[in-house]
Amino acid sequence: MTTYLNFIDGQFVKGSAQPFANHFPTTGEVIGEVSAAGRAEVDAAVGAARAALKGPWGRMPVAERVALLRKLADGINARFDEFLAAEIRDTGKPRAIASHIDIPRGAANFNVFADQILTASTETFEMATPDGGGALNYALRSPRGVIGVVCPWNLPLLLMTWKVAPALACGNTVVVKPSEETPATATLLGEVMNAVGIPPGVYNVVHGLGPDAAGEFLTSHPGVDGITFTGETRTGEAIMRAAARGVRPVSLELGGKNAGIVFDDADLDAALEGIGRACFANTGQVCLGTERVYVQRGIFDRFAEGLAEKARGYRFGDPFDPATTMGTVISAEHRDKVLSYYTKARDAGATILAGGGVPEMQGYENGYWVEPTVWTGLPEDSAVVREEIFGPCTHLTPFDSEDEVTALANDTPYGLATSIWTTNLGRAHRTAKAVDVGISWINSWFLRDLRTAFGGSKASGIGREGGVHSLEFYTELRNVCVKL
Ligand SMILES: NC(=O)c1ccc[n+]([C@@H]2O[C@H](COP(=O)([O-])OP(=O)(O)OC[C@H]3O[C@@H](n4cnc5c(N)ncnc54)[C@H](O)[C@@H]3O)[C@@H](O)[C@H]2O)c1
Ligand SMILES: O=C/C=C/C=C(\O)C(=O)O
Repeated sequence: MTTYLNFIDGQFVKGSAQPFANHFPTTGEVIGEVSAAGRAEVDAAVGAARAALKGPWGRMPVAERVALLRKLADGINARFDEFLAAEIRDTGKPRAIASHIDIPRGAANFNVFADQILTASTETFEMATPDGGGALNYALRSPRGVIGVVCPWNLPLLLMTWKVAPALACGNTVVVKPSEETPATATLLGEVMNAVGIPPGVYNVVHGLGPDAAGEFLTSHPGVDGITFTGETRTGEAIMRAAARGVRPVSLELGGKNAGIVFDDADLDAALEGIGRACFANTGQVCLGTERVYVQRGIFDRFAEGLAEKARGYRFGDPFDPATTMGTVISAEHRDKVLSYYTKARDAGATILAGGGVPEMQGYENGYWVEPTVWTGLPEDSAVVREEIFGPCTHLTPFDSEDEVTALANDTPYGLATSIWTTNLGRAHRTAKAVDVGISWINSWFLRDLRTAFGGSKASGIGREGGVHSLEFYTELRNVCVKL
């Protein structure tokens, strides 16, 4: 049994709130206990972060900060197997995913923002003045201050360092509230912070639940200067309300109901491979995944059968076994939520092309399994087609024309991502522009260049992260006007 402690001012400390159990999703067993932070520990963490801003971290030259960020990336990679095992135990995700995506990206984020901050420039404007002279405007960037970082459970280390790395690169200090489901890698990162010499108080971790617990204590804390959050849209609304007090800025990466679009001229095998991953990877728990796929009528039946075959082709099992390709979902509660949509689909008369239930898992009967599932035949206004399920499931709808499919794709409150498959160049670009999302992939999915803008429109979020865009949130821009 592991006990996950809070990490405050460089020390691992017990929390004063009610501790809670940490489960291994593959078996349902309790494998650890999370020591939850109360208001006192959140106060201490925010206070430590404030003190660190005023201490050596706040005065450190960029080159030194950058060297420390690179050491953090190296430090994670040096303990790769420990991070990998911790992430797998928390999430039940297959080693094949965690070793290729979560941990390498978790480390790489520090290098990416080390590069970014070294090359970031600011604007200058020269102007004429009425007295015939001139003036020079130049911009300075300063750290925003103490950043509250509230994280989800689906890609725990990756999504946390995607925020912590740019925050530290810009000279801020952070208090992280990991998801209550996945406390391990954020805690382990505390050890790496100490080992590489990040000053105490720069990176703090407080564990606990959201409402009326560590999450809310952090987001409503007046000592926090900005809040960055990834998670559900409803939680984003609550966090925005908390941030309104004191007029603190928020960066929000929220939910989605992303459309996949497959035209009849697409490379069918490639589309099936890409959309298959978009529907089922990480047991469907990727915010960018496609839970609605629109397929042009001429290829509908062939595509539907091909996707159903992909859904049936996964191998469930021990996530530590390299041959396992499908893990559980995160929790019993989330399994029940996903299965409630499986029931709704059946009750609404969906045609179930694959899955639709729970696999038989001898030896893992108490794990949180659900079958990859493909439906068709539901109306666009059904709950299954409109609401984010966040499971390994998708609904297929046929379409006839380009205009029709963009209207269908846009008929949602969300606007995170889309994945478009076609060999017609003009159609590809037109559709990418017409679908109202932050991220359009053409003939690909989840292909990430970390310098690009990442984020959602409409109810999928506010702001963009990635490359220079992260600087907008993690720094305050000051214009200096000099009369010459
Ligand atoms: N847009 C993106 O980049 C992106 C990426 C990953 C996941 N997501 C979304 O995240 C969701 C899945 O993650 P989740 O279930 O962990 O999300 P969630 O909103 O339930 O929880 C996220 C975090 O917020 C905390 N929290 C909950 N209520 C809070 C409150 N009132 N105040 C402060 N903190 C609070 C939780 O404890 C957790 O740490 C899905 O909707 C998915 O689409 C979005
Ligand atoms: O589940 C959401 C996945 C988000 C991915 C990223 O934020 C990223 O790749 O930077």
